[in-house]
Amino acid sequence: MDLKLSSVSHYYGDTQVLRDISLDIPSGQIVCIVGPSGCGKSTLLRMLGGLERPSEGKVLQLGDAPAGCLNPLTYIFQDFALLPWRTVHGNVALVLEDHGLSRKERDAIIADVLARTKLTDFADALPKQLSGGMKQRVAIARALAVNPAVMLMDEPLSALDSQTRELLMDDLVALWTRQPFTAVYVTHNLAEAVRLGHKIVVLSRRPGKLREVVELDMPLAERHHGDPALEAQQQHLWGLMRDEAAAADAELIDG
Ligand SMILES: Nc1ncnc2c1ncn2[C@@H]1O[C@H](COP(=O)(O)OP(=O)(O)OP(=O)(O)O)[C@@H](O)[C@H]1O
Repeated sequence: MDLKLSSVSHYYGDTQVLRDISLDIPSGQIVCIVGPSGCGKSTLLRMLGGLERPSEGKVLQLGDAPAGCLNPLTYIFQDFALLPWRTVHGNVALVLEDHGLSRKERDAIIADVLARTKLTDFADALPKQLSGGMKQRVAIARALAVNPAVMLMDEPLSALDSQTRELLMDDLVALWTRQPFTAVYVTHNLAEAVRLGHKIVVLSRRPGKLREVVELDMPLAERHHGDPALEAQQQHLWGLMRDEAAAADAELIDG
């Protein structure tokens, strides 16, 4: 299933937050969205997920969800959103309830996603026993369990320290390389965008408009921290964003 935004604009009251955004999210790709604070990145993600309707324009879902998909659009948040009283296994099991699956089918899915996220040995642990990076791996396992058409990721690594972020980026690349998934990935972090994005969408400051869409051809598995080609892309992105980010920052302070 592909997602498509067609001339999307959005207002909150009199304030326009998004202006005339048209964008394709092709199946099997990770599309990163970057832009200064308050430019409407999370709003755009909520529209893709159907949580909000745009004031103008359309959000289209084209084609069928993958076989065995229990929930076509699944979120992953910065704060993990795990239930503290449920184990790792129990947190993943939650999203498989009410789908008419047998216990055997449920357990097979849970075993698969825990193996893919390297959590098999932690199935019985509670969230409070886990590091931040492991908690986010549980959230990723939970998202994968429903075999979504598109994962909507809102700053998924920004609550983590830089080493953990690096490790989780490696994990996401390994997961995608073994079995490509489709994701829209909102981030402030340009290093994450150039490591994970097949396409990087740069928004201007509010009202967010499409500033540029950068396509990166280098296979994800070949992208490494400090790679000169990626650093150059990151510089290019920063060049696009610097003035906008400074202006957005000044606006927040004034406002
Ligand atoms: N439900 C709402 N009602 C009114 N205004 C809102 C609502 N949600 C967001 N906004 C405003 O819309 C603008 C865009 O918000 P949004 O969270 O989408 O931006 P963002 O780019 O994700 O921001 P950040 O980078 O700071 O997370 C901001 O000015 C925000 O205050």
